[in-house]
Amino acid sequence: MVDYRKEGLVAIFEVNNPPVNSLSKNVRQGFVDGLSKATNDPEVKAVIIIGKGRTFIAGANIKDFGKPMEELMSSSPSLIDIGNMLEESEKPIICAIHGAGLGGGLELCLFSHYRLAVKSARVGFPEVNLGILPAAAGTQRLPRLVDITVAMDIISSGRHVAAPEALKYGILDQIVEGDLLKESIKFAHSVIGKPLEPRRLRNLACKSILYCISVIHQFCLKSVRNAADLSYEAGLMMENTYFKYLITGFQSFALRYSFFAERTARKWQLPSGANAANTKPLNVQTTGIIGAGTMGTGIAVSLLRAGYPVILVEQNQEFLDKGVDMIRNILKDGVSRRLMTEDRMKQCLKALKASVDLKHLANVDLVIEAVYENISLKQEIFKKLDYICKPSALLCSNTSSIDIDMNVYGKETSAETVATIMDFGKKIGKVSILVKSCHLFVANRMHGCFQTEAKFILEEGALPDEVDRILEDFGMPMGPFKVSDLAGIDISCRIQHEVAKQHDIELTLQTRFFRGERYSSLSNRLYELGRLGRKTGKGWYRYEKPGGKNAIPDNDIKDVIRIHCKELGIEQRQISTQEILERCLYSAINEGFKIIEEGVVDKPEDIDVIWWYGFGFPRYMGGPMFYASQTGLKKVYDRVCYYHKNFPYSSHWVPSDLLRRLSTAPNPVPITQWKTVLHSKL
Ligand SMILES: CC(C)(COP(=O)(O)OP(=O)(O)OC[C@H]1O[C@@H](n2cnc3c(N)ncnc32)[C@H](O)[C@@H]1OP(=O)(O)O)[C@@H](O)C(=O)NCCC(=O)NCCSC(=O)C[C@@H](O)CCCCCCCCCCCCC(=O)O
Ligand SMILES: NC(=O)c1ccc[n+]([C@@H]2O[C@H](COP(=O)([O-])OP(=O)(O)OC[C@H]3O[C@@H](n4cnc5c(N)ncnc54)[C@H](O)[C@@H]3O)[C@@H](O)[C@H]2O)c1
Repeated sequence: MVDYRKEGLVAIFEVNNPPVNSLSKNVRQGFVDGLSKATNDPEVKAVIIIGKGRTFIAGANIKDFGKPMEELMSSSPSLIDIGNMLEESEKPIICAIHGAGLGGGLELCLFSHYRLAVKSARVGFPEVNLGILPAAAGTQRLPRLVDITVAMDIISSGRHVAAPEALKYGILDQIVEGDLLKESIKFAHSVIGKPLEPRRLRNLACKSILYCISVIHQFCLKSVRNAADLSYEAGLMMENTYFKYLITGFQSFALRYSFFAERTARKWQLPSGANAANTKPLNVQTTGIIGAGTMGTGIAVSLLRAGYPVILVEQNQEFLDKGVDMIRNILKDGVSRRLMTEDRMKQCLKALKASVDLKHLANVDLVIEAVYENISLKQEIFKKLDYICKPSALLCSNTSSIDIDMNVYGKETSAETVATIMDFGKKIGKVSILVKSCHLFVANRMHGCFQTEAKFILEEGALPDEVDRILEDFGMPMGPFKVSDLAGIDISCRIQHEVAKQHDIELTLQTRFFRGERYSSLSNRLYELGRLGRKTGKGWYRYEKPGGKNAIPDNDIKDVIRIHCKELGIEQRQISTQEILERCLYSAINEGFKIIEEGVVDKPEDIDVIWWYGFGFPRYMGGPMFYASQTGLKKVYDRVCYYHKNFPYSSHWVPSDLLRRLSTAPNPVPITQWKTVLHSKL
């Protein structure tokens, strides 16, 4: 809907389509109706377009893009129709932007004659994040308004451009202080009667393109280049052709799923009925961190950057100094990469207090424990915190594998605590996903299957760089062995030994089974050889120096694997790309179905979001659960059964019952409805 009203000489179109004023059909029709009224009213001399509520216009309604192509293309009036009407209007059209003017929202602005915004507003073309391009003339108009390299950057990065930067480029005509509508009305009066021809972007020529030919390779860039090479009409036609091609492709489909999955995942709920909408978070103002190792220092930097004061506690002065140095270096690096100013860095360091005494945490609102992965050490620390911290303090743990029910959403966790932690995560720039406690939690439990299979595959004949290449070709940013070298082989070995200790078992290089499960001691072998990964310059790969970043395939590792397999009597063979991919991905996916079945996560989208942020799973593949849904659950289930038959000593191949039931459904069950099958007779 578009609410129409008049203030003197000015007609005001207030877009009113909560929550974000997307350009649904009724909004587009509202523009046509409003324009007809304004054009036919002799009293009206100018038009202001403004958004009601939290934002200007967030673009086309993304849900529309799921419709069949014919329906989509014939949906009238189109954005381009409206845009043309705005541009041709003989009365000046002024867009008044607050919140966000994105995608189709910005395209409407580019058809209008003037653009004003409040300082906090953002504009941009995030279409690439949905696997499409701005196809309501965005690629043709922006390069007529701004330098072509700027247009290419904005269109191909999808980034939100803050109003002051947009003003600098000329996308905005003015930043408004004070009341946006009042100031826009004043502005409208100042332009009434001025010639509109120079304000019509279609008439402007695109700036020179010679120096950026080498980067024109993707559709967005091709389309922007058309703005320079072709007439406006021909460029527009090509833009529409690219759009039709992209919108029907898998990547755009997966990216649109990802957009909504991320928003669905934020909406946590508890069996009690408490949820994100009805539970108020507590106000966290002060924080403490115990342990200044890899995780503790990283967390400290996130909290400091978000503006929280931090008290950092270590076991002794030497470790504390090392931790503070590490934090200082990370922040300095941020300054040299222009992610923060020198002043901001100084403020952050001022907000950091360091201590070797837990008692300094007496008054903090929230404590994050990040000491070694050792259950008795963690228990001892929490016992002390119970006495030291104030009763309302939130006690949080950063553990990879220890099942401490109270530290994630567990039996004793209150809704208020959940709300506070979810909110806190957002405030420190993280994406928080609510999961119940289970062994290894969701990320490590699923990724563990993936990593374990990758190691078994090495024992059976493949090499680390071969497995990594196949998974990187699939879209993972780093293969499992590069990840292992980066994290440190000692870390996973220590975790394995800690888990074994909890069961009174000692792991040796000869161990082939652990609690009835196939086990690979290959990484322990590397550990004993001092090949701990990047930090020692050798791991699954070799590096140019300890701490180096270039992973170089290493012949020595072939010998390590060969000796390992000979000693343990493991036969080696040729393994196909398909098998490598399936064993890594399907083992994790099967575990994902068990995680949903057990109610550890509320919905499959939660798992997909965890994989993008936790492991860099490509968003354009949608996430492992979405990937499974697109591969076909029958196919996934059959292959899981096949591997279960071949590898009976790996429980991660025991087929999930939910997967079995979904795979036998007469019609594919959409991912958003998998949960309903849990309680059905299927
Ligand atoms: C705007 C935001 C920055 C706000 O963030 P915030 O954190 O405040 O809120 P949320 O992200 O939680 O969002 C709240 C709520 O709103 C839903 N939502 C947000 N944006 C959209 C949207 N564009 N469409 C539908 N729904 C939206 C969101 O899902 C939440 O609801 P939920 O129930 O899930 O909680 C932030 O929201 C944001 O970044 N939004 C996305 C911005 C974006 O990506 N915009 C680009 C959209 S694509 C586009 O505009 C394409 C254009 O170039 C036009 C192309 C025309 C093609 C012509 C070819 C024929 C097609 C014909 C179809 C229609 C006719 C026509 O348009 O011509
Ligand atoms: N490294 C990772 O990628 C990763 C990822 C997720 C979770 N985790 C988990 O986070 C935790 C920390 O891991 P990390 O990699 O930072 O370990 P780390 O070995 O780098 O750091 C642990 C720090 O805790 C300190 N410490 C030990 N006992 C202490 C005590 N009594 N009081 C104060 N400080 C003490 C140590 O001196 C050390 O600096 C572990 O439980 C780990 O499983 C690690």
